[in-house]
Order: sequence, then structure tokens, then C-alpha cells
Amino acid sequence: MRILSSSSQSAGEQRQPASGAEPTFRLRDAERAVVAQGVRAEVEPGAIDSFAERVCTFFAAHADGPRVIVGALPFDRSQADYLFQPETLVRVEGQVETLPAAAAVLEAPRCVIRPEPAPSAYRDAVAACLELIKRSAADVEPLTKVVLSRSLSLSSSHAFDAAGLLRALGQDRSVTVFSTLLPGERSGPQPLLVGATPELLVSKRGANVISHPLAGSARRYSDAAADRRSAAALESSEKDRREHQAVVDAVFDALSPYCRELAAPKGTTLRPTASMWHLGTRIVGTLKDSETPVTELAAVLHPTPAVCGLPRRRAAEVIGELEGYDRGFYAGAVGWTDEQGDGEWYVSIRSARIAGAQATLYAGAGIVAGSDPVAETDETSAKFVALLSALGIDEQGRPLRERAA
Ligand SMILES: C=C(O[C@@H]1C=C(C(=O)O)C=C[C@H]1O)C(=O)O
Repeated sequence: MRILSSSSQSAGEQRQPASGAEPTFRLRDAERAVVAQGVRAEVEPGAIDSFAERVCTFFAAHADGPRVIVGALPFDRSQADYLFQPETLVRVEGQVETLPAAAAVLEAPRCVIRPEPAPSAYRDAVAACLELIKRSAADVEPLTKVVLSRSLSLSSSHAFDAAGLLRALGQDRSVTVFSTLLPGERSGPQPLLVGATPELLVSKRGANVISHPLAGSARRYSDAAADRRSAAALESSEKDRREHQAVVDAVFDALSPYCRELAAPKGTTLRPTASMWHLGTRIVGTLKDSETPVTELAAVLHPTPAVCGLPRRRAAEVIGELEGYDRGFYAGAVGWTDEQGDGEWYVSIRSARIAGAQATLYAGAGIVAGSDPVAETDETSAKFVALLSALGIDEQGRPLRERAA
């Protein structure tokens, strides 16, 4: 295990964060962790087109503090991001220990859950989307995929325990758990984006680039035979393979101009999380210019058709028309970049916006010709399971079981 620390002090006198202070940014999986405390300075907010330039300008203007920027990008390319330089930051590379489960056991919050939209309205939106896909078939650039999401709005009797939620999510070693501050409203608690994503948008170290898009999903089952059947059906589904290939092609097209080598060495594989099966392809490349910053790569990739659709602009318009709410930072990206342009950005799915006793959970599914509105609605329910079970409740807000203290 390597610990790479970066702080506003010199290496020899690193300040420990005040005990009990919650990190302002966390990203951790089985092999690495980035944990930041405090907000030393915010990067001027802006749209993704100026992401790379604003980060560069920030480092040029701020000689002090950790040489790392962390934060979140929204789904909508034209909306403002929320990026900041923390007071202190610790990076761990190598085996990262799972945080103790005992401390993670949450008292299931007493929650009122309001689905937005109602599942029946979501089914109607999927049907409307299928009609748009069908009608556009003869267009020069036909609409072939749209990722439609729905949300669950949770009101609890007391503030959500974001740190405990993160520890509970982190029991699944196959995902990358994260929490990061979001811009606050004029009053009320500062919101957080918390989640457990299985999907890497892009990582860049020196000349090495990796992207690991997912598309094509199936529910997991506690019964082993049913679980195997679900995985086998996903692997052999023509619709899901087509949906997946379109995402892989889009990532290749976006990265190709930057790379002298680009390949998917392992091919399409089943990528399991504790609650979902996905089709995934790990794409690995070598940059022509190792100084191309990760911010530039994230900006060309985001949003991939895994969370938006194809063609991107038209799919984003349909999402705006049919979803009926603003995604905010859901299906955006969360991550870090350093001054050299190395960094990691994950797709912010399986996520929730938490502000005090209010939380909004999001889940989406890719709609292509051949999608079934009822099955897509079930897929979104399955995608809520990771967060809901970490909270100890079901989709109706009922406690799953009595948990030990
Ligand atoms: C949009 C989400 O997931 C995305 C959509 C997938 C699909 O349609 O099969 C699979 C993985 C993710 O890229 C989500 O979890 O909210």
C-alpha cells in the first residue's frame, strides 16, 4: 500500500484533520482511496467545455495548498460544475481496507418516499421514447438510444447519516463509493452527492488511459440458480449487446484522436455488483501526448451513451422533455485531477443527493428499439436496491429488517 499525501502544509508537518470532521470528498474502492478534508478554495464554476481550462487557470493562480482538485460535474454539459481544492488530501494506492461494518449499521430512517415520476408515469415515458426512436428511424441521424431515469424523494424524521451510508455501501468491494460536497442553497444544510458507482468514465496516469463503460443490465438474485439464469440471459441478449456495443463505439470514437494505441483487451465481460449484472468493456489506451489532461478527456467523453443516448444532443433533449426534472449531478461525474493532469472520474450513478433529512435517489435505464417499458421500470427498481438496502429500507420506505446495533 502506498500513501501519497498532499496538504497545505509541508510534508513534515502535516496537519491532522480536526477529529470528528467529516471529509468533504471521498472516493474509494478495493484498490485506492482519495480522502479530502475542508475546502481551501473553489474553482470558478462553469460548463464542461471550459473544465480543463479553468482547472489550469486555478493551479496557475494558487501556488499553495494540495495540488489536487476534487468535485462533481453535472449531467447537463451546459450547467455549472462544483470543484474545489481541499485543505488536505490523502491518497492511498494498493489494498484499501473495508471500513468496519459494525459502525456502518444504520438505524433504518423512518422515511416517506415519493417516487418522481410514479412508476406508471415512467413506463409511459419509456413507451413515448420508443415511439420517438421508431419515428426517427428514417432520419439522417436516427435516435437509437435514450437513457431515461426516475427518482425517489425521501423525507426522513432525522438527518441522513451520510458517513454511515458510505460505509454500508462500501461493503460491496466491486464498486467505487464516493461522497462530495455540492453547491449549497441560500439556506439549509450543504448538500452532498453520495453513491456507489460501478462505472469508470476515465482515468489517466502519465500516458495511460482507461475507460470502463457499462451498458446492458440485469437484476441479481440471492438464489444462485436464478442469479446464473439472469446473467446468462443478459450475456445472450441481442438487445443488450447492441446497446452495449453502441456505448463502446462512442468511447472509442471520443478517445481515438488522443491515443496512439487503444484497445479493449478483455472484450465484453459480465461486470457484477452486489445487486446488478452489467455488460462492461474495459478500454485501455496510450496517449499520443502524455500531457493531455484527464479533464480534457472527461470533457469529450461526458455524457457517454451509457447515461445519455445517441446521438448525444438529441438524446439529451428527449431526456429533458420526458423526465420532467433536472438531473443535477446524477449521471454526471465525480473525481479528482492533479496539477499534472492525472486523475480519475467516475460516472455518478447509483447515487443520491442528500441534504439534511432530505434525499433524492436516482436510477436510469437505456431505452433502445426492443426495450420493454415494464422490464425497464423493473431495471430502475433493481438499480435503487444498492442505496435503499444500505439505508435499510425498501422502495416503499419500509425497514428491511431489524439490524443489530
Ligand atoms: C443510468 C444508470 O446506469 C447506466 C445504464 C445501464 C443500462 O442501461 O444498462 C447500465 C449501467 C449504467 O451505465 C443508473 O444506474 O442510473
